[in-house]
Amino acid sequence: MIPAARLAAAAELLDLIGAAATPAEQHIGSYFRNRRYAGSKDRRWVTEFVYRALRRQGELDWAALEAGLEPSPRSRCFLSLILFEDVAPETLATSWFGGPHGLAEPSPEEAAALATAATLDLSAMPAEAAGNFPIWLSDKIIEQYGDEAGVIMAAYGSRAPVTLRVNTLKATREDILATLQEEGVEADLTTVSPDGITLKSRVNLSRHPLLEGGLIELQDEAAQISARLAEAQPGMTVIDFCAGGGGKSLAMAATMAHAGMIHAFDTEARRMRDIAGRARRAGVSLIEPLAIAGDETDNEVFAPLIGCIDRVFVDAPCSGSGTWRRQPDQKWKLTPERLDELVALQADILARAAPLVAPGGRLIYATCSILGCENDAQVDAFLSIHPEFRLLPVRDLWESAGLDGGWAQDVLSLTPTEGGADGFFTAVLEKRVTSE
Ligand SMILES: C[S@@+](CC[C@H](N)C(=O)[O-])C[C@H]1O[C@@H](n2cnc3c(N)ncnc32)[C@H](O)[C@@H]1O
Repeated sequence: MIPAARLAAAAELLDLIGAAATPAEQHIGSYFRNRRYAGSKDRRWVTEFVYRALRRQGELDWAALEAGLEPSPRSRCFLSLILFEDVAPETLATSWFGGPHGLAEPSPEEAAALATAATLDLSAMPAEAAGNFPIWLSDKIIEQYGDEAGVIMAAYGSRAPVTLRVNTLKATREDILATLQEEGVEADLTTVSPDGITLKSRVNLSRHPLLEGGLIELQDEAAQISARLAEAQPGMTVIDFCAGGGGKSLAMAATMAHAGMIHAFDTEARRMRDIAGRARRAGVSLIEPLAIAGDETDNEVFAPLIGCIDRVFVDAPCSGSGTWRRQPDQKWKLTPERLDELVALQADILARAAPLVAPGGRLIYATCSILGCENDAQVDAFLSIHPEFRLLPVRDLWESAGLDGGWAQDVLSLTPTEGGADGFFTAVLEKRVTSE
């Protein structure tokens, strides 16, 4: 593809991504499936260009408005070239526009605005634009994190690492690291999770024998830490209440040394489609997936389990704000109304999950969010109406959960840092043996 066609593809994708809730990754996948003429270099260029425009949309839209342009996928494409690649506005037309597959050439007014954009003083950009978050969200983050907010928001400008969880039922982490290194893959052991390996070079592992053989799973280190904090042990009965594709179930099956039982529930059967195959590859047969309704009709399914479960893991549906380095489009799509709906849903799920926990058993509440309303506030609200539960400080569980490095707080509360794990939250609640 010539540069003008690549740029037009990026603009079309930004349009599609902005118009529908579907994640950017899916739009990009189906876009290229229908355009076989695009080679791997074209796909990589367009994908990286689109992701950068999504990550840095705040800066691009500020520049558009300053220069007198309406923010749009088209303006974001022009301005990415000018601001991030130092393309001179007068040379844009010679190689980046026109032709049968290119964007329409800039009008004289647009060309004048682009020339203005090239002269903007970027150091004058207000913090909310430079933070690349919608204003209502950056206000929330600043209110919650104070002086740290700028660093946290800036971390979303970088790429998230690719991290593997080694299936300790089948291999050791050291052996897998050695195998990867023999293949020329640069990788390191994760520093907190005892099961993880972070890749330092970009490799496509989707058809890798280690993955197909169930020796590894793709899982961020934060999710691995969270699953470990459940301290699911051999012989226990566990419920993974929001199981999705089974990432936490598989991680818990490993700490259970494949002895015991995991009920994997989810209201969306299609999300659980992969559990059987992943479990088979991992050599795990203790996971029983079951689609639930998410309302009182589940009572019949739950009845025999009430008060019997050692660990109930609630990996709740959430804003996903801890993972927005991977899905930068989602931060522009979340609305205050949707966030309120999610908070209500999380409270409802906790209320349904709580009765299942056995006396002395644990309810683990996790989100991949950095927002207090989905995390600490949710747990506080739960504890205020469920005196039969108490918070087990995460710092006291750290060592027995096999985690390295130590932790000083009551809950696990991670924000993304440059090159590090995703933002994640976990609180561990124990059901009292005798209720007062
Ligand atoms: C964060 S995802 C789970 C990810 C999964 N645990 C993993 O590790 O791969 C949240 C899941 O909650 C499910 N969900 C939404 N509403 C639910 C409800 N009322 N009860 C149970 N699951 C629900 C969603 O379908 C989604 O799969």
